[in-house]
Amino acid sequence: MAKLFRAAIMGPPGSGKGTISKRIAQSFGLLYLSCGHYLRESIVAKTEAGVLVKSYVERSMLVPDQVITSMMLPRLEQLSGQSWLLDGFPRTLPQATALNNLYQLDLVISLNIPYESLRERLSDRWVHPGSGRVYNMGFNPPQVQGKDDVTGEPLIQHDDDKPEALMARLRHYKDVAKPVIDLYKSQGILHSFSGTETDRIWPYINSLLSTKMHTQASDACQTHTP
Ligand SMILES: Nc1nc2c(ncn2[C@@H]2O[C@H](COP(=O)(O)OP(=O)(O)O)[C@@H](O)[C@H]2O)c(=O)[nH]1
Ligand SMILES: Nc1ncnc2c1ncn2[C@@H]1O[C@H](COP(=O)(O)OP(=O)(O)O)[C@@H](O)[C@H]1O
Repeated sequence: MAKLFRAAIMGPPGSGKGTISKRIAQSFGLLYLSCGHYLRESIVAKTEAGVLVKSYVERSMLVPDQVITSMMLPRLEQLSGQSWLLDGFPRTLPQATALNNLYQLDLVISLNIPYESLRERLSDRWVHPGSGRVYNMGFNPPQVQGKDDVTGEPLIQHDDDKPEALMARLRHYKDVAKPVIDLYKSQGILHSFSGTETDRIWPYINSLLSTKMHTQASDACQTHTP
């Protein structure tokens, strides 16, 4: 039986977590779980949690850990037989600790992208709110300008992608990510990638995952061989 593979991807806003996660999900069959997408879903649904979440996201602040863990952990518990990739969770040390109490991650990818690239990318990021599909007018434009490729529905820009909000989000990211990165480094599962272009980083991530998932599958075979 194939062993389950559990991974997370970290990086500042606009670093390409969503773009790379989709490639990973497609190439390696991991289930993709985006924390930001679930948060936006709760905002649109105007649930009790969603109203609270909105008040933080629109001020470019991190949503309280308790709200995030009670949204993410039950989802993971429902997926007990599946391999997955987390995007945007865990983002703080308390979130990482709560996750660690339930699951040991096999691999964490950390993306280091220069600020100027982040700013350029985010000022041009358009999303389909229903599905979370992301476009960039230069890098991966929609087939019809302003419309989602699959549904034809209008694309929107997030208020928190505007430059003034971006600076605040980057500051928050750096402060809270460091202890999480240190934790995964100490567990020996952190892999960092630096660069300005997703297409140049992707082959390295692809090759890392091929090796890790292959090694893990053959370890599992050996474990199960009588
Ligand atoms: N110009 C350019 N844009 C990119 C590149 N990689 C991703 N993007 C775009 O940059 C924006 C941010 O990427 P996204 O995957 O949403 O980043 P996330 O915030 O870390 O999840 C999106 O509009 C992407 O389409 C790249 O290498 N070059
Ligand atoms: N794990 C998390 N903990 C706290 N807040 C979060 C978390 N994930 C997302 N958020 C909130 O949702 C917003 C959007 O998140 P996301 O879509 O992941 O965007 P980005 O990676 O571009 O910041 C964040 O700015 C933050 O306010």
